[in-house]
Amino acid sequence: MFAKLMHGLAGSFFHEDESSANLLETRGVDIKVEALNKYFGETHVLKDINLEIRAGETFSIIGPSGTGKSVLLKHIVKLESPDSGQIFVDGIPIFGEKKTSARDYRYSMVFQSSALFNSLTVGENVGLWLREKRVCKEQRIREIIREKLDMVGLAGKEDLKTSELSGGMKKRVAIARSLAMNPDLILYDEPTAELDPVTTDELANTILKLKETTRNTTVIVTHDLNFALYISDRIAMMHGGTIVEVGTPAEIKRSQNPIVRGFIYTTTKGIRGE
Ligand SMILES: Nc1ncnc2c1ncn2[C@@H]1O[C@H](COP(=O)(O)OP(=O)(O)OP(=O)(O)O)[C@@H](O)[C@H]1O
Repeated sequence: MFAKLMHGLAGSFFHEDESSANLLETRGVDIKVEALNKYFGETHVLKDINLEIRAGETFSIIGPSGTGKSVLLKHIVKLESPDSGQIFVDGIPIFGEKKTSARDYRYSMVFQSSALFNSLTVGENVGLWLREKRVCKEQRIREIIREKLDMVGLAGKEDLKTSELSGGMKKRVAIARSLAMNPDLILYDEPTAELDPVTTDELANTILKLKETTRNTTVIVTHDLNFALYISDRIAMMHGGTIVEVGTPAEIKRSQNPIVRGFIYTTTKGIRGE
């Protein structure tokens, strides 16, 4: 677990030996959540969740605090296991009897806190997983670090100290680190928390731009409705441990579901008196 957290929770769904990772190939994976239930003691936190996330899409899970968004995300990366139900990655179940797959499915999570090592430089943080797993030669690792930093708008910043970066830059370094393993699935937990509106906007554009060059599936958990509406192909709204609506940003905005309308109203109230 600690090793996984060190790399921003990077791993493979079905392969233990990541040194054999094929870094050239990235393919979006589809995820199917089927009748998922989770209890913490007496509390029923996930209530019969059914959800399909399509290969290559940017999918956001929105909703108020405490509704189970993060718990659902943790199930997708196997940090939690369900009391009942299943999650399928490209049709293969991830819980229960150990399954093997000819293909390596890599995932990587970008944490709210960015979870970088302050004692390391930007480049060292980005290259951590590649060096530890020795997936390629040092010269190629340096090229990958440059390439990934370029993708998040931080070209030439590899020698900067991580401790000296702004919150927005740290977030972008954390994304570059996640991209280093060419994940088929990238997950973001509250990516805009603690960011100001301008930095949030830059981050949204970075994520959108990444989608032009990577084919991975992107799953985002956020309270930030505007951010989700701007960057997502589809959005699921969670409330009280259930999914109350799934749709495109336009469909979510037009939704007549009172819970969705209430969430939109409270987050976009406008100016009092106008
Ligand atoms: N390990 C745990 N043990 C006990 N209860 C937990 C655990 N993890 C989460 N919970 C509870 O599950 C519920 C859902 O939590 P979760 O973190 O998924 O909410 P969320 O929708 O992501 O909200 P937030 O945005 O505030 O994190 C909460 O009531 C929380 O207290």
